[in-house]
Amino acid sequence: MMPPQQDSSNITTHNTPATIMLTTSRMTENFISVHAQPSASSSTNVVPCSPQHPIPSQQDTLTPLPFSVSCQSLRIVTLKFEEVAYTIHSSVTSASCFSSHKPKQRTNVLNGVSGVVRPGELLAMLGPSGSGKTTLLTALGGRLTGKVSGAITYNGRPFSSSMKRKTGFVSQDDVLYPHLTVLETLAYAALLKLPKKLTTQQKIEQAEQIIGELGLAGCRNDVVGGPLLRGVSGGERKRVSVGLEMLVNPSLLMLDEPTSGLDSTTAHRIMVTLRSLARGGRTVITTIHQPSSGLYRMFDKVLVLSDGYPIYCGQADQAMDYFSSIGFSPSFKFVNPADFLLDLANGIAPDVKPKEQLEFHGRVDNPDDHKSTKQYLISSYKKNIYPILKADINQDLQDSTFSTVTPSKSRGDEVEWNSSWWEQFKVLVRRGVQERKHESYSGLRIFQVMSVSILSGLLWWHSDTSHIEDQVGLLFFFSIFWGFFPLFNAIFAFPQERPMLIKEGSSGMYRLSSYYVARTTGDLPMELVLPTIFVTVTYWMGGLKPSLVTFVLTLLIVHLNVLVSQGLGLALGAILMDVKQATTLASVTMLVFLLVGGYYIHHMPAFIAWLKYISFSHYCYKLLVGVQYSVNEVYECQIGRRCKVMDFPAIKYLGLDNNNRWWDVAALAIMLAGYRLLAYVGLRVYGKPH
Ligand SMILES: Nc1ncnc2c1ncn2[C@@H]1O[C@H](COP(=O)(O)OP(=O)(O)OP(=O)(O)O)[C@@H](O)[C@H]1O
Repeated sequence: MMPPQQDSSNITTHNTPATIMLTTSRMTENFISVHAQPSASSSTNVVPCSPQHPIPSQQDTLTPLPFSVSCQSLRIVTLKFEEVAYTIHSSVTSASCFSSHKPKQRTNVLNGVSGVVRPGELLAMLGPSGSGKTTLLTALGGRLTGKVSGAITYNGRPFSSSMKRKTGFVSQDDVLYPHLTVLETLAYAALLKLPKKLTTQQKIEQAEQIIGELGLAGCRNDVVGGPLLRGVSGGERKRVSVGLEMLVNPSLLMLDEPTSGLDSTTAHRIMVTLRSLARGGRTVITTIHQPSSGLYRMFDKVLVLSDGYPIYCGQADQAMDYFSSIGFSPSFKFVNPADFLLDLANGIAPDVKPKEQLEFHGRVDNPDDHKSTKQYLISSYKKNIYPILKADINQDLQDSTFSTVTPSKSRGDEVEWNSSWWEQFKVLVRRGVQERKHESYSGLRIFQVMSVSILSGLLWWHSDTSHIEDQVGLLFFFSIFWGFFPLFNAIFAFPQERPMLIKEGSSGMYRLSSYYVARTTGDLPMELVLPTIFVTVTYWMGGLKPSLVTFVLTLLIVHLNVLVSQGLGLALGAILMDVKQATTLASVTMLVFLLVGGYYIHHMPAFIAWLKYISFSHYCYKLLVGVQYSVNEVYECQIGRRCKVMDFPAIKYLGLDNNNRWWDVAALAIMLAGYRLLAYVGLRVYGKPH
């Protein structure tokens, strides 16, 4: 059965706004109680796997996409929000170019927005660009950082991590891994999101099912793509994003402009899907830009925002009657309601017929003045709609717990993960390797390392102790090259993945620690293969000590150096979360480490000489020299004259005579652990939305 669709023409303009709103509000409730059988306000409401195929209405010219995803009980959610307000403080440039003073400007992005969305309903938020739709959606999805005032409750309770898990959030920009195929994208998400009780096979079947149901079978093995990689079409990508959220059969589904950039047929198809999801007992909220009248008819409720103020919130098919009742009727009989509402939200009043002019001018000072039209609409909302909404919000007895708590994690709200730490780690490593194999194992990187190693090998061709300064230079080059290269590769890791981390972290998909360990160890094999190739080629071509033990020790020291410098890169990336800033800081740091490394300067002033103790290149260089030469080794310093290697200036400075190598290893090990810990803390703190 369809929800009772009331033909708006049946309601005459003699109806007061209050009667219109109340009538329609009850109608939707009747539908819910008859069709989904839930008690809309109980916090433990569960409906059995309900028939999720909506009966097509006359408006559904396309076959709706059926959903039988996760045939598990669906918890229903009634979302209520009252007087939601959000203010941002941004710096504005002072009027004077010479003034360094940047005053803080307060902008009210949302001002007292209220509403109720019940299971089975599809609410659309309409409004001009910048009116606050995304901000409100983000606040309702529990993803807005900063102070949101007002009350937002889910079945009468504040946002919790269990609610987080029941909420699907599709952002405006599709945050997807471009190199994964459609199937891989959904399968990895299924492995991470679906409950432990399902086997891997069942989880993958679930992903396959979604692919079929979303009409993605034709492109299941195509890469998703992105701005720099051609992949599936925009509409298919959007459906992948919706599919990712559908995997867990969310009770509350929020979508930010799911139809933008899509052709009208695809947009219609997506909206039919959303409506069918709502009819299955879910609560669906979407923002939308300029929907066609066909799309508009699919909405149960609309919320219209103008500069962050609500001007209408109620049944979609009653909006026109409401605005008529307050003096705004469209000039033409057939008008797209969405266009009409958007014009009003922009303060553009319809052309007024001569006989209505007198009355209209009585209400609005100057209909051509958009500001006064908006003000009139806002005050009409406060007078006519808000009292009804308030009554609706407070109507359910069980919702006496409706509190003024803004979304936050409630106390004692235990986080329950769908898979163990180890399972998450394994899936994340596999997914990471799959996504980055093109980058990590790229021929270009191998070519880069091979060419540098062969060139260095040729430049240092069979250098021996008779040219000790060259040999020592080669060892220092090892420490510097394998300080710079991994550092600059690692810097990109977290800033690039931040949007994905925020998206997946917000839906409680995995622990940050499993992500962190997977991200930092997944690429390790390649990170260690490259220096191995380099050292093998350069060591033997460069004529270093022909001893297998010394070669292996040299290789191990370079590997340790790589891990330390990679840790520093990860930490800089995680703390700054900005590639430009992080690369600038990294180049300054590496330059300092290079200068104080012990090869170039041997007489540093005491007040700055301590810098060498924080330079990992210094320890690496010291260790490399230490394993290459024995304490009593001599070289021909002049014709016929032999000198102790340990007396060569660039070695003497290192003080290897009575040096315990383990201290240098310990220093590198401490840096290795310290930088990685710092990177983890940085990710915890800065890997979230600002
Ligand atoms: N963190 C922020 N910093 C600065 N401005 C912000 C921030 N959050 C929101 N705004 C401002 O608040 C206003 C509303 O933004 P929002 O993205 O919610 O609008 P919107 O209606 O979704 O717009 P669009 O339809 O173009 O996506 C905009 O003017 C935006 O610049």
